[in-house]
Amino acid sequence: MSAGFTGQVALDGPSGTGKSSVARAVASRLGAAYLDTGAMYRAATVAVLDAGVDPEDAEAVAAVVAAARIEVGTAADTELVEVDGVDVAVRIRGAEVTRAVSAVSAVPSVRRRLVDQQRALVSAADAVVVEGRDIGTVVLPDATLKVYLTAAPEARAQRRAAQLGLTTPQEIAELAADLRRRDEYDSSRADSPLRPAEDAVVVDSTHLDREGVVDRVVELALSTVGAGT
Ligand SMILES: Nc1ncnc2c1ncn2[C@@H]1O[C@H](COP(=O)(O)OP(=O)(O)O)[C@@H](O)[C@H]1O
Ligand SMILES: Nc1ccn([C@@H]2O[C@H](COP(=O)(O)OP(=O)(O)O)[C@@H](O)[C@H]2O)c(=O)n1
Repeated sequence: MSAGFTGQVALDGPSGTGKSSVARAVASRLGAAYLDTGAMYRAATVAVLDAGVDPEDAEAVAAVVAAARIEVGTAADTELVEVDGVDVAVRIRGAEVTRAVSAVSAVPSVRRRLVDQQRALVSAADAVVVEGRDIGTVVLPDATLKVYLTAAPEARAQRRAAQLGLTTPQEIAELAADLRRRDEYDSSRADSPLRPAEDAVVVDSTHLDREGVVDRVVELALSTVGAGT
């Protein structure tokens, strides 16, 4: 149902803070389109793995991604992710892709290509919620609202473990280590590192449930209506 919001909500933050689930719910509540930019970097990673290329070989990665057709949907209630016409929506969430995605997404030409595509998708919508790592800083520096989601590392690891059905202490420890590694990789890369935009509202979800975060972001988005921003 449309609530009168027009413009762009940029939702950034590290893994397991609730970006995807919150962004989808906010988009539904606002009657807005939804773009998961992480799914695009994950799809690019599928192309790299299928080509048998080392994800750390930036030149080879750039060539594979330049030639791949990556398509994502922008509806909040469905997940469409394709590489060269093949549905990869399930595969992109697998461990192999998760391990390799930060290296692929650190390659500048990969970012340029996907950022161009993201801006084109966004410009087709009157209202859109876009989630990722560099939306407020690079992709949409003039977004109507920028939110940076954070949560304590333990909470993030627990949430991700529950989502993936991991239960043993060893599995959870491995997952927490993987999150740390990816945070470090994403925050320290030269091109578009993960960080809050200066004008982002930081929302800490450690002690908020998902609905609490959704309410807060919707409230912030609606406060921009008629404010001339
Ligand atoms: N505030 C919250 N409290 C508890 N669990 C949450 C919260 N927000 C999201 N989750 C759950 O945590 C998991 C990871 O959320 P997700 O949206 O995939 O995060 P991200 O996109 O930031 O990696 C999901 O199972 C989701 O339902
Ligand atoms: N705008 C974005 C979105 C994702 N990414 C990269 O893609 C990876 C996967 O993003 P994601 O949003 O699917 O990750 P999760 O938070 O769901 O684990 C991140 O770890 C980043 O390396 C990026 O570089 N820039």
